[in-house]
Amino acid sequence: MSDLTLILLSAGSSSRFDTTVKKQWLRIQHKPLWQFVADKFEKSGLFCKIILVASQDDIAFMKNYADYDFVQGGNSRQASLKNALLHVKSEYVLVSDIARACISEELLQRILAKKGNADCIVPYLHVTDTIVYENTTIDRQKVKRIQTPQLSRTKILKNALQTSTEFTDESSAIVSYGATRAFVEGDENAYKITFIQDLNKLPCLSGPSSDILSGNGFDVHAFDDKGDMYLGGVKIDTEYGFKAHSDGDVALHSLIDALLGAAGMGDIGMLFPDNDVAYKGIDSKELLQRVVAKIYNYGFEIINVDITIAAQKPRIGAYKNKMRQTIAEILQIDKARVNVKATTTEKLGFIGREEGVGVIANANLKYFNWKMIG
Ligand SMILES: Nc1ccn([C@@H]2O[C@H](COP(=O)(O)O)[C@@H](O)[C@H]2O)c(=O)n1
Ligand SMILES: C[C@@]1(CO)OP(=O)(O)OP(=O)(O)OC[C@H]1O
Repeated sequence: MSDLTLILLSAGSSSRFDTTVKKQWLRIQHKPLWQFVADKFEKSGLFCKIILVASQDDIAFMKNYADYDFVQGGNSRQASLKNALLHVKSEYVLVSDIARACISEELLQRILAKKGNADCIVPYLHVTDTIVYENTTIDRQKVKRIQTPQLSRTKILKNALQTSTEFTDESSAIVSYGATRAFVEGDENAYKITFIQDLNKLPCLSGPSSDILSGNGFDVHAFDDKGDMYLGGVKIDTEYGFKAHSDGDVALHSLIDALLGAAGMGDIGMLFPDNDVAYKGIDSKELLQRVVAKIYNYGFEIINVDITIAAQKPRIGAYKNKMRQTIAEILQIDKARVNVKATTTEKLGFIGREEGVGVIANANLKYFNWKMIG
C-alpha cells in the first residue's frame, strides 16, 4: 500500500483568467482540465488516495465526472490545503496545483527519488534573466523559481501550517517552521496557467471536443384562477396564472431543464428545490440567469434553443417575439438562435381541457474553444 497521498488544489476563482470560464473547467476533448490532470496522476498508480480541493458548487458538478475524494476549499490556497490535510493519513503527501497541468512522469520520479532526504522536496527552475530587487541587482545564481508538485512529510507540513502566516507554497512554510527542504531540477513544461494566453504554452494540452451537446426539457403547470401569468419571461394578459412555487413560468422551467440536460447538470429541482422558501414566487428569469452563469462558468457556450408550448389557451402568437428577445438577452445569444413555437392539442387531454400548459424545450451547447485564444 502506497504511503503517499496526492492533494490537487482546484479551488481558485481564476480571478486573473480574463474570461467567464474558470480554468479548471476548460475542456481537453471532453474532460475538464481538473479531471485531465487528476486522471494522469491516478494512472501513475503512485497514490493511496487522491484528494481534489474545490468550491462547494464545483464539487457538486465534479461528482458527475469522477469518484475522487472531494474536499471543499477555503479562502486561500493555504486554507484549502489545510482542509485537505485533515483527510490525509499517509506518511507523505504530494501537493500540486491543477493549474500546473503538464507535470511529466520524469519530474514526478525526480521528486519521489528524493523522498526521505528532507521534510520537503521542491522542484525549481534556474533564473536566466537579470534580477533587480528594489532597485538593487542581485545574484541570479542564488535565485530559484519554485514549482509544484512538492513532496512533504505529512506530519511536518500539518505542524508547519499551524500559523497565521500565509505561504504560497509548502516548502516555505516548512522551512519557516524550522524543518528541512531539498531541491530537485524542475521542468519548464510544469508551467502554471495564470492567464488564458498561458494555455498555448502547454504542449500536453489538446483542445476541446467540437461535439455538440444536446439536452431536452419538459414541464407542466396547471392554471390557477388567481395571480399573474408569466410565460417565456413575458407577462401574459390573462385573468389567471399558474399553480407553482415560483412565478410558474413553465416555458423557462422547461428551457432550464434543457440547458442543464445538455450540460449534464441534472435538473431544475436539484438546483432550486420547490420546497425552499428562497424560491417562493421567484421570477423564473432569475433562475434562468443563474443557470446561464453556471453554463458559461463551467466551460460551455450556448448554440441555440427551441421551445414548443402546448396550450389550448392563452394564444401566444402576439408574445413570441418578445419571448425570443427576452430569452436571447438572458442566454447572451442572438434572437435568431432562440425559437418559440406553440401548438394546441386539438382539445385533447388536460391541455385540451384547458387545465394547464405543457412545454418541451431543446438546447444545444458546445465547449468554449480556448484554442482560438491568440
Ligand atoms: N418524480 C419526480 C418528479 C419531480 N422530481 C423533482 O422535483 C422537481 C420539480 O418537479 P415538478 O414535477 O414539480 O416540475 C423536478 O425538477 C425534480 O427535481 C423528482 O425528484 N421526482
Ligand atoms: C421552479 C421551481 C422553483 O422551486 O418550482 P416550481 O415553480 O414549482 O416549478 P417546477 O417546475 O414544478 O419545479 C421546479 C422548481 O425548481
